[in-house]
Amino acid sequence: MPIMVKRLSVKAGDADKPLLNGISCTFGNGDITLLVGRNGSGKSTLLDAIGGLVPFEGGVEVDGLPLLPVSRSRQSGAERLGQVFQYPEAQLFARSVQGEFDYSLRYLKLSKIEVTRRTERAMREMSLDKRLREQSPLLLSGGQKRRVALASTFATEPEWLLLDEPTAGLDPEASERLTAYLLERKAAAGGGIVMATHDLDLLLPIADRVIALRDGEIAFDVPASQLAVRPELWERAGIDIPLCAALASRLGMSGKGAPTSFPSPQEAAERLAGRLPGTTGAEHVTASAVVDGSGPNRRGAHSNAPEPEPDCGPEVLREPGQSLALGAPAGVPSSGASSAQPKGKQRRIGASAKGNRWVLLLDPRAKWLFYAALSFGLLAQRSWPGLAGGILLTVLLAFWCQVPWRSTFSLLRPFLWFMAISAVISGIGFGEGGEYGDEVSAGFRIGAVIVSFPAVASTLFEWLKIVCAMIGGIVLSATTTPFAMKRGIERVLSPLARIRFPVEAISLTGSLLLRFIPVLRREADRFNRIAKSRGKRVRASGAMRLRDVPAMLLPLMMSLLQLANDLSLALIARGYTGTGLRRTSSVALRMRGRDWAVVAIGCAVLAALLVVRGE
Ligand SMILES: Nc1ncnc2c1ncn2[C@@H]1O[C@H](COP(=O)(O)OP(=O)(O)OP(=O)(O)O)[C@@H](O)[C@H]1O
Repeated sequence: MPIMVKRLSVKAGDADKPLLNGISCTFGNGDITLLVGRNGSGKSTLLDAIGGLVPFEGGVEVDGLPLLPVSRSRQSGAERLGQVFQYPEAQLFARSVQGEFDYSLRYLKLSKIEVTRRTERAMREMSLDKRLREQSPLLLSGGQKRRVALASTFATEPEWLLLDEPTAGLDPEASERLTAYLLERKAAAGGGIVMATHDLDLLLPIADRVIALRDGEIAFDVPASQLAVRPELWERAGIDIPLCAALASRLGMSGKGAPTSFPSPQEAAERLAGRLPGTTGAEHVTASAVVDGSGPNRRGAHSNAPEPEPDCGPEVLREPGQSLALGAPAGVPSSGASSAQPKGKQRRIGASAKGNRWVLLLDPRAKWLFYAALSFGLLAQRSWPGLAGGILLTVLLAFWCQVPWRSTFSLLRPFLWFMAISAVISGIGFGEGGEYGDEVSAGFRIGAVIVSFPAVASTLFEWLKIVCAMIGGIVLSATTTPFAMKRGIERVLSPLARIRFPVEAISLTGSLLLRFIPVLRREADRFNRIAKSRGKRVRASGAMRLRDVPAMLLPLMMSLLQLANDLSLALIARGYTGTGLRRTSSVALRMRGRDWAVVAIGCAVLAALLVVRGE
């Protein structure tokens, strides 16, 4: 049965335009389907959505099964998928190549003999030397990493393969082995293969269907053979005509209305060689050497191509932003595939400054001073009305600075959980009287357990102050580049340097910590993706399962240590080994009128918060 995608949309954070907009298509059983399109058109996002790695709206069914398990007894569609990411580094994490195979095969609960058999076979298929099994995958070459990523997925023998740029970085021999493997698999098993690729010369000749994306929408969805006679489709997707398609036309391989195939690079070379006077073999020529200036990679090379046959199979043609022009995608039912996922995709916060333009242009010192005043005022609160005022100010500030709430909330979420749990625990008491005995009138008792509301409220009160200060910090770091943050704090603290206060070390440590937070998040996301995709742990919430944490913890720590090591090398390279040295900076700070106004408002906020703080 096919993979059916129905009205699938993926949104990124608070961005107005979705990354994918209402994609409907069917990946046929036994087919090799190519996803093509320019950089950023949404190919990887579509593969990730089908693999359950990003939240989406709409439906995905794999062989009639929903992507997410609906009950413990029912299989999830994700178990039939094997996905290889665009960058092998994003997928490899184990201490050895063998560890990669073990992890991929773990969910199948195979015997040790079977694991060894499958590992050896997949390594042979991808021409990986047996001796690499004990090697760390991180120490392999780029092409070897790609092969390990492919082989460890092939070893699981999934019904469906989702491959993102599978030939990138492979040498010609490995690419050829890969195409041979894919053709062999296609002939043997059920399921199918979906590949996002730019390597059309190699993969178009083996494709059955081609789906082109443009700006997150389907530009065309046709049988591959159609492309030989309809070169205008390439233009519709904003892609130059691939060499193999231009050659197919110029070599007369596509008869009138009967396109058959695209030549593989070898076949094209042989045919070209056969046409050259005085040559008999392909060994003297390369395909590209004989293609004249009007040939491939020029739009319109097929201007005299024959008219298409009207009945060449199901197809979908669509201009981005328009409704379907021809027919509906084959096999998409009107109802059913509806494993709706939670909305929204986490936006990368802190990578660069975002938010209100006016705030972005402020001097970082003004922002630091305002933040210090606000935090001090918040932490000084002793009464609920005062805290309510502080919360209101913080919310207004975040709203005015236009920092996306979703990203702020996702950063705070673990802390909010911790806050809620610790507040509840602080309210629990045991026994008849004691510390909470007097307060049980404002709470409840279950047997010997007493839950005191005043105790819960007082813990919440303290935590809420910290949460507000944290929101202020998130707003500050989201609207200021890390470098400006460092310079800002350095200059604010500079008077203390006279009393030998380590200003530079403190500001550097602070800014590194701030930089490390997004890095930590990125690494945690990477391991979450690995657990979901390779461990077949797709969950609607997008969170990692508790039982996957131990397996991922050690590699995560190793990866963080590696990052810390890289960072310290970078610092040494920049000369941060001596203290007290005066460094030049490319960021010139200047306090203007509006910056002083912000400092004055900060002082006013502090004064107001101190007035209302209560006893
Ligand atoms: N986590 C994310 N947050 C915000 N935007 C994202 C995120 N991931 C991808 N995008 C954006 O989505 C768009 C589609 O990206 P995608 O990686 O799917 O493109 P692609 O077609 O695979 O490109 P390429 O050919 O370069 O691999 C891009 O504009 C990218 O910037």
